[in-house]
Amino acid sequence: MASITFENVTKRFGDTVAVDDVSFEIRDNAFFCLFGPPLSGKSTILKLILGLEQPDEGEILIDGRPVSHVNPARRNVAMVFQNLALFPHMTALDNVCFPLVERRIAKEEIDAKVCDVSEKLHIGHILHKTPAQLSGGERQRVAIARALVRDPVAYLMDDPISALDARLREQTRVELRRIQQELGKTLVYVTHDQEEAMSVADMMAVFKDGKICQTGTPDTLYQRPNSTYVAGMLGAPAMNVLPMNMADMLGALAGPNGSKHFGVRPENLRITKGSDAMISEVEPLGGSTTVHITAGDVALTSTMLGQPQFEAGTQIGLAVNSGQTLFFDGAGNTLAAAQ
Ligand SMILES: Nc1ncnc2c1ncn2[C@@H]1O[C@H](COP(=O)(O)OP(=O)(O)OP(=O)(O)O)[C@@H](O)[C@H]1O
Repeated sequence: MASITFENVTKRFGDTVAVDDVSFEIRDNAFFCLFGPPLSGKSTILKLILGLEQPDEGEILIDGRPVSHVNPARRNVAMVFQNLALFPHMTALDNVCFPLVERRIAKEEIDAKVCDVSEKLHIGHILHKTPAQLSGGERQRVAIARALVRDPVAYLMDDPISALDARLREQTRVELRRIQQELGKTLVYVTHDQEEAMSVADMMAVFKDGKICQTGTPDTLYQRPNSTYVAGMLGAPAMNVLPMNMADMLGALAGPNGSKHFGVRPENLRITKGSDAMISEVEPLGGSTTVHITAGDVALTSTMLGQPQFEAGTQIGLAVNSGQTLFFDGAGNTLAAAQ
């Protein structure tokens, strides 16, 4: 069990500032997601916690103790790497057992742990195969199993299920969430998939260019993003960010002084009778429908449950659900939400 704290940590690689004056606290037992686009510094944060990289500035604390000078083995955190790092000449079973054999754990205890983890991750039937004989998704689950058999203070996972197909990814993320709660251990989880982050995380941090833009629960970040960047990173389709001269047309309240744009989630944009806008495309998705709309040269999206009968080319009016508007200044920072 461990809390993990970053205090003004900076990490550079030559001219590249991979992690730029980052501070955050991960509480004990949290499922904490680092979420952001490629090259925004997420993997480097994990390597700093693991001890594979050293900060140039700042301090990292595990359970309140500075660890910058503690070697990786003594930090006792388990990592699932993006490239998985499985031993190619060993079977899946030997890969999973490896951290326990290395620690000279008794055979009966190893057998019990492997059996337990194999059941949780549904890999019992592939344990005799080598990594080359496994699919990408199977390899990922073996790598996760190898981390889970240990008894570390925290787990670090770098995009561990990205190679799985969509259905298996959904199942595995639900299992990972359940396993993390069962184990009662801190899990720091890197993903670039917003749906995955929002579905598993207790808390998440949104990254851009080595900096954290906002930290909070998935719900807070979705409902009260502090910028157009965070608003745009969470939610699919993305939030409509519109110029203030369209506020009247949509019946949105006037924003605070300095408002340059206002934001409306697609589920809060309603189609009404009128002729201000036009439906450009209708995307039926089974349980919901996404309607693509144009108003002058501005493109908008509206989502609704079910399969309402709309047709491309139809003239429409638009309205916003009351209290569901955010206002942004010229730099894209959130000013306030409409009451
Ligand atoms: N060992 C290294 N040597 C030089 N540059 C590095 C090294 N590791 C990372 N970087 C650079 O640091 C920046 C952050 O990389 P990092 O891998 O942490 O991002 P990321 O958000 O995890 O990306 P991805 O989602 O693609 O894995 C990038 O510009 C990357 O090229």
